[in-house]
Amino acid sequence: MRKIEHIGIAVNNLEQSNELFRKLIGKKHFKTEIVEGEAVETSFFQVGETKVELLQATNENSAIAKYLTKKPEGVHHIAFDVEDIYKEVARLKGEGFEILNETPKEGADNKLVVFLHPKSTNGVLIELCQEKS
Ligand SMILES: CC[C@@H](C(=O)O)C(=O)SCCNC(=O)CCNC(=O)[C@H](O)C(C)(C)COP(=O)(O)OP(=O)(O)OC[C@H]1O[C@@H](n2cnc3c(N)ncnc32)[C@H](O)[C@@H]1OP(=O)(O)O
Ligand SMILES: [Co+2]
Repeated sequence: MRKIEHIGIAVNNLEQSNELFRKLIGKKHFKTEIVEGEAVETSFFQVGETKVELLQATNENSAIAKYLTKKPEGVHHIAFDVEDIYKEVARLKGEGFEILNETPKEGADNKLVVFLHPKSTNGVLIELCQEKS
């Protein structure tokens, strides 16, 4: 793993949170994107070499919607940048981590992504991200 690619934050209202994080970080988000497969609308703020990803559910089947029925808004996952996602999944599987999707799926911001179950990672949902070529 090379760096923290982003920190994902579950929010109820993307517009309001965009404004809040604009004031906090001191600059505007650089993009918004809907990821249909995850039923989320995201926005990204660049902070040095990493990013803050705000996530609002687009329907009630979204993992974000389900999460927010049980927990308050806040940090939802940590995403690591990896060079070769297939190799990293094989390595982590060998180490005994529970992989939620062994086949990488389409993420936001031109990435392939894989998730690890929080039950196998001290209660923190982990995302692996590889830049698509
Ligand atoms: C924008 C695209 C992409 C990107 O490019 O960056 C994204 O970031 S998408 C982000 C949203 N998508 C996902 O989170 C996909 C992966 N998540 C899942 O598959 C599920 O959410 C889950 C982690 C498997 C949980 O689903 P489920 O088992 O159906 O939900 P429960 O509510 O029953 O939870 C079971 C258990 O897990 C705990 N939990 C759930 N979410 C989290 C979390 N984010 N962090 C820590 N713990 C989490 C939940 O509290 C339950 O625990 P117990 O109550 O102790 O059983
Ligand atoms: Co993410």
